[in-house]
Amino acid sequence: MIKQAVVASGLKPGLAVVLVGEDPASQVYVGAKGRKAEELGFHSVQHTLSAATSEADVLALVRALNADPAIHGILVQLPLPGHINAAAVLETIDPAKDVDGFHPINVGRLAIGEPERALISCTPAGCLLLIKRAVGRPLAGLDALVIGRSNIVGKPMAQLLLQESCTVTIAHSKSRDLAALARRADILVAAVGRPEMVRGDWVKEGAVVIDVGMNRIPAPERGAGKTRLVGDVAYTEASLRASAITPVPGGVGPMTIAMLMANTLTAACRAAGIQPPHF
Ligand SMILES: Nc1nc2c(c(=O)[nH]1)N[C@@H](CN(C=O)c1ccc(C(=O)N[C@@H](CCC(=O)O)C(=O)O)cc1)CN2
Repeated sequence: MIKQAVVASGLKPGLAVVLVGEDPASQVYVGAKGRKAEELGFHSVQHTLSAATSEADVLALVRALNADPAIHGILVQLPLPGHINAAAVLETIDPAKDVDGFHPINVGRLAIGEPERALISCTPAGCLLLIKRAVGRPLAGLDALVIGRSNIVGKPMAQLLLQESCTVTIAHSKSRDLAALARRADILVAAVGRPEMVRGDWVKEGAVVIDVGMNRIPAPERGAGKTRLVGDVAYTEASLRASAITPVPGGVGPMTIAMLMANTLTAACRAAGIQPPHF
């Protein structure tokens, strides 16, 4: 779908990914983003900086990328090393090139109900697409529960569902009777970072369940020291009641990368004065 849209646009979207440090998981994600960008025919560049790079040098690189007309999307992989102020880096990215949708201008545009002028955070944007596809009709009036209130997933997810006229509840670590809140939800998004916290009997019959969790837990059955990846939802139990449910791995994660590509194409279209495709 994105490939077709890229070809139809006649553009060569440019994506720059900045990785600071040697975090192994970040290296994997950045590699996957670069490969996907190349597969789609983007101009793809990766800047790999040592963990000791100063904040001033990271900011200088971001400013250079802001000024580069061949680059339409800039992504600084998180987490950054502790001595770098992530907010300062993210706020230095030109909002028009902020394909992660983390800049306060983009967050604000979503919050005031102008998503068409924003770049929207990739994970919640991908979740919304999956939800719309699963529900297959307007979401207006449906009860949605978002568990988790992070700036990257929980809050923008809630904003997007509100934009679709859902009745949205945001639950978090201090919420009371989470199970009861969940049992009312037609749409349940779990983004809390607690392995298999959402049990099968929390899920309303026919609900759409989106699992954003990515938790590595010990898996001694695979051998000493081995781990396996699980979500925030007990998948097997929950899938007995849900009408649709995303697996972990293979659900929201790959969708996040797809939405990053969609955002980069959107940014390139806007820069060229072309109407971006609607995904
Ligand atoms: N600048 C950003 N940093 C980070 C983001 C982000 O959206 N922007 N999100 C995460 C990491 N992330 C993308 O960067 C990401 C994480 C996981 C996956 C994914 O496809 N996961 C696989 C499983 C991989 C595994 O086995 O470990 C899956 O779910 O199938 C994609 C992207 C933090 N940083």
